[in-house]
Amino acid sequence: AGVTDKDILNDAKTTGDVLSYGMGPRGQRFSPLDTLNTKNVKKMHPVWAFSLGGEKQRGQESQPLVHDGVMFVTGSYSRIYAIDVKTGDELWQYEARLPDGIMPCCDVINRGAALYDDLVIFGTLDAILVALDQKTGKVKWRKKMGDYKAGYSFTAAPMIVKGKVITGISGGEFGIVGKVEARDAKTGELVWTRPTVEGHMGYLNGKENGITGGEANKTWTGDLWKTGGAATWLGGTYDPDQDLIFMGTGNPAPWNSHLRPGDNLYSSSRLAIDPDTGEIKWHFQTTPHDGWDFDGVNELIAFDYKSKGKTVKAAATADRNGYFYVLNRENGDFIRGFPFVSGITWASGLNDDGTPIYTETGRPGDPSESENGEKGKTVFSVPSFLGGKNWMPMAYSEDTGLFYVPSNEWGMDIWNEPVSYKKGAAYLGSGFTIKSVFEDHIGSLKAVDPKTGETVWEYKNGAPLWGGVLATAGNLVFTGTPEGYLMGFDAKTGEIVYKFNTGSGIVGSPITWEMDGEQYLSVLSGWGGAVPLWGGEVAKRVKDINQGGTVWTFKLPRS
Ligand SMILES: O=C(O)c1cc(C(=O)O)c2c(n1)C(=O)C(=O)c1cc(C(=O)O)[nH]c1-2
Ligand SMILES: [Ca+2]
Repeated sequence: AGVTDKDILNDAKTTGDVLSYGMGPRGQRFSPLDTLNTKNVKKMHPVWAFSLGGEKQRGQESQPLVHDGVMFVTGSYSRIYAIDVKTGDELWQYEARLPDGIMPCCDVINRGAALYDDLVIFGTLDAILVALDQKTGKVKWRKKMGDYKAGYSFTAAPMIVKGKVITGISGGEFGIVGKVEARDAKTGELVWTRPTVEGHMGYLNGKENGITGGEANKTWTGDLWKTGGAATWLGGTYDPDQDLIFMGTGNPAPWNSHLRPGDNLYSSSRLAIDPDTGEIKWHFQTTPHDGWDFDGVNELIAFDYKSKGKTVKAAATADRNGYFYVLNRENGDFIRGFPFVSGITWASGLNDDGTPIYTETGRPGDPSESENGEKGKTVFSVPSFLGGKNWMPMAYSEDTGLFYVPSNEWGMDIWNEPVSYKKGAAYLGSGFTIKSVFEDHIGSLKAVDPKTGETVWEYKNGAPLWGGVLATAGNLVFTGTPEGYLMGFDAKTGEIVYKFNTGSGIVGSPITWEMDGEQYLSVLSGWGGAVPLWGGEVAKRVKDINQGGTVWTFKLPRS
């Protein structure tokens, strides 16, 4: 049967399927399944593996979906596969034909698809949204989201909210203008557009809706708002309680912050958006006047907790800038924030309203103040621009009340250079070299208590962690490592309870579901993403990791 809005709203509770990226609209990535638990997980073994093939494919960042006996998996080079979940047999495969000039900043990647009615919907690297028939793989509609020649691309999983397919866009490193869009999921017809740089007009049903989201030059300088970035490149989550879409925005363009004095709204922010009109209901900017490419796209996850007998409607996010934020999701007010990585240099802490207290020496220098005007003062910054945490999603366990955060401890030398905007060219005005800060590890999976800021346990990993996390009612937490291991942990103590080598680095997000009374787990293996491209000496450390491209599916032996 076709996937309905109700099915998607219930996704986190229905254990027989996985219908959405995030395993439910809130994106908690928590499964109520407990067949698999800390006692029996050791016996879990692969039941099938499926090769994604293709020499052009690299970082397999996708999260699979499961519906009606079929698994839908996107491959990094704008491919999608329908697989029989029982056998691993291929049912159909679709390969988008990509033009030569695509400009993804951070590897050829795709994080997943969305399901609605009898359609499976995904975006391609040249910024086209494609809807296919779930049964046949035939294209039902195709829509252009942005001009790839101007640097627009697409890497995220689309999201379904109230019959609409909600998408962001990539391209912050090319001076595009970020936006959130809603289309009728059945036809692909555009319903609204909400640009994420202050000053740009929104559209509703083909007409300017009069909402500019602020004045053009209030938080920007000169014409820079016209090419201001703030790409919504990770997509979002949806909170049915407040009927709000939460969408993060990326770095202001260019990276060189001296060229654009001001807060540069709505870059490096979390936005709460009305799904019916595209109006921004509230915003919370984690890094005003971002000068480090910290972005602000990381997932904002709705959760409730009790405080003094009252239920707090909160939402949490682990930002690239190294701080973990707990917000009031009704209005965006700051509740608390704390560092989740060590040695942050660019800020000494957060003010009562959650804005950062900048350090004097944390921001790279202005090139116009250097002797020849060519290169500003270099500073060492922690975290690096790849972040205390990047796109790889954390999980929230309703049982333990903890967030499981795939974090990284690293820094960078960063400096600024002069730059001017040219359509379709990189627009950074910065250079950088990433460096590790600890001898023995970069990656760090942390169990974080959102009420106290305490790290309850930590697992240290040699290479940077770049895969998503899954938590289950079986007291288990799963993630993958670049070294190739699918790892299972005791959710309460952090004890390693499972380890399986998948043959290539894992940068995908694991899922779990149940079929014929048995609990299954699937994850993609296939090394890639931003680390091997931009990781400097850190990338050298991981240079021997072989590429791959396999969907692995596991379960317990039949008892
Ligand atoms: O500003 C942007 O538009 C943009 C897009 C993307 C992307 O679409 O993957 C990344 C980034 N920025 C980015 O800053 C970043 O660190 C990054 C890492 C990755 C990845 O998949 O490994 N993508 C991106
Ligand atoms: Ca970016």
